[in-house]
Amino acid sequence: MSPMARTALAPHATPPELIRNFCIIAHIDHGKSTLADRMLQLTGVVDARAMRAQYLDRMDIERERGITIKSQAVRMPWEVDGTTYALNMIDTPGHVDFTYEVSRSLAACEGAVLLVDAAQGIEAQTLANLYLAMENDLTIIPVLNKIDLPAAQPEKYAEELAKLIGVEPEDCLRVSGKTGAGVEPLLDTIVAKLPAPVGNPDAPARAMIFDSVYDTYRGVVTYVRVVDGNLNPRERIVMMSTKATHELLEIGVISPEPVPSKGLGVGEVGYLITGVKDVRQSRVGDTVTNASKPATKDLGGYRDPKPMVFSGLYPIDGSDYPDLREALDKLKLNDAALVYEPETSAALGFGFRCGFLGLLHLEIVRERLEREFGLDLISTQPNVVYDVTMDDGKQVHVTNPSEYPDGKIREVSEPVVRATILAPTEFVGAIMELCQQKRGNLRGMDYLSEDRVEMRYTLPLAEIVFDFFDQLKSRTRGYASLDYEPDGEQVADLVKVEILLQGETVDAFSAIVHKDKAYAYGVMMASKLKDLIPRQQFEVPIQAAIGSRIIARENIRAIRKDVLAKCYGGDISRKRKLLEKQKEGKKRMKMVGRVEVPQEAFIAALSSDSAGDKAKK
Ligand SMILES: Nc1nc2c(ncn2[C@@H]2O[C@H](COP(=O)(O)OP(=O)(O)OP(=O)(O)O)[C@@H](O)[C@H]2O)c(=O)[nH]1
Repeated sequence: MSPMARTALAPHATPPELIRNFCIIAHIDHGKSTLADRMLQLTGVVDARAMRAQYLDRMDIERERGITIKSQAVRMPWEVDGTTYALNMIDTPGHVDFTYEVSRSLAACEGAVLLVDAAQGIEAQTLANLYLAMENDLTIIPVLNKIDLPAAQPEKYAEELAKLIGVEPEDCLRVSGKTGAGVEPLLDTIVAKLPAPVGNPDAPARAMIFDSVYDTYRGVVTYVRVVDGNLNPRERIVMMSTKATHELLEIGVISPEPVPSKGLGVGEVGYLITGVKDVRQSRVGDTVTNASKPATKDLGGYRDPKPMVFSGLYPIDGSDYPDLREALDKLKLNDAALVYEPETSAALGFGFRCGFLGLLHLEIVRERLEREFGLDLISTQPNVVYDVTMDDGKQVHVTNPSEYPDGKIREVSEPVVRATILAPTEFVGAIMELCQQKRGNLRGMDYLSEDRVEMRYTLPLAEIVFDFFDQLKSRTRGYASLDYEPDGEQVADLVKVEILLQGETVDAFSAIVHKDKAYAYGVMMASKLKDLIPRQQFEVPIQAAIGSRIIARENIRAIRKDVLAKCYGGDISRKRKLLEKQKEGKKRMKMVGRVEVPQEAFIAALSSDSAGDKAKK
């Protein structure tokens, strides 16, 4: 059992029986990326000199935040009993916003290493990812990580884990991604236990696109997993959904940098370059086949992810609008969950209404657009999607508060999620109280062991996406974990709160909120704007309103110019005349004048606590 020299890795259509495709799934921070680092080192694909922590987290944002956003596929050679196997490892993100990435990775694998921190035990995303893997019929290898920690309790958690997946506690491997202990036996187990990929090598080629990225120099780089047949350099390929044909300029594997190969066969995972610059040609979920001998049936693709949170993205400099469009097109290639369409706002100009999987996703997309494409952006108050039924039966799908219809409304429905919370039993009371406040409905409760409980709730998505997780963490001293998935809609008592400056609605600040929270939102926004908008020559009322009813009001007082400054002593009637004139002028300004709201005020008001930092989990 030893690493192979890199030159020995000749990835020309390795026979499927020598391939093992697996991913590492775990709750956030349980150590996937660290374990992946050790595997890269042990298999010799990255030598000690080139090694850096979180090797596969290539984006700056990932490294700074210490989280994985994108899945990464790497091919590693591993020798067992004199035979060299090709292990394709896919490192996946742990955060609930990126479950979509995880599910695509799972579909490219036959097995999953389920990693559990031996000092923490099973958490909400451990369960969520395990269920996803089981839905995909993957073989699961249970592994306890961080056994080097003094607080590790591998015996206790091996029991829990074994009970969960129906194996014996001794079947749970014990490793430390930090020290490398137990990682070699884990690689051997992967070879021994995971099934080899199956496919028909003689059939027309069918390869599933599971990711793609835009490279400035090489154009679109497409990542595929071959299911049937072979793909070879220089041959022509067809994208089955668009029927577009291209010549394969380069084909290869990632190990851990791109290594060109002579072809990809059944079960292999690799990349394709066709020199195409048009990003729409390479759609995640599409099937690639040969042009000369095309397959007749595609592989079925992935379920499209449903955006959960919408927000407007606007360039701070209006002339950047075309650049923003291009940047979104390119980013979409690498982030299939992102959706967008143009919109205009009276206050912010031209921009895009974008849909995200959650607030962290929003934040990451915005940061990537700013960093990778050099744009300066404003994002508006995020909101979920509402379905409004009018009295006359007309249905309106609202992704932006400004689309909220006027007139008689019969009912409004909001999206709800099925949330799973795992926590020590002592916090049950605190969690119930929080969920109650957030309009939650308890669906069920199970004791995983005598000191750990799983609680299931139905909660409105709008209540959960903002600060719910922070509050949950603070009420449970950091011990609770949360996972959720969409669970349809429910009718709720919702209203639209508008913010008016000098009687004019400012669309960017409108929000749809629960009736009980409308007042708090109005007061919060009005007082925030009062501090942010500089005083003008005239008085500026800031109002929050539901329909025609004003629910909060603040005033920005006028700057009163001292018109009497030059008037020493003398006649009182002259002074009065001057003051009268000033009042007249102000009145006129009030009538005709427009409030000058500096751009910074918009940015500051919109980067409310609920968006920004709180999204980080
Ligand atoms: N002591 C100890 N610490 C570890 C071990 N493995 C990981 N860690 C630490 O745990 C933290 C999280 O590790 P990561 O590898 O980034 O976790 P992850 O699961 O990839 O996190 P996401 O990518 O954000 O989901 C880091 O601070 C690591 O240094 C281990 O075996 N022992």
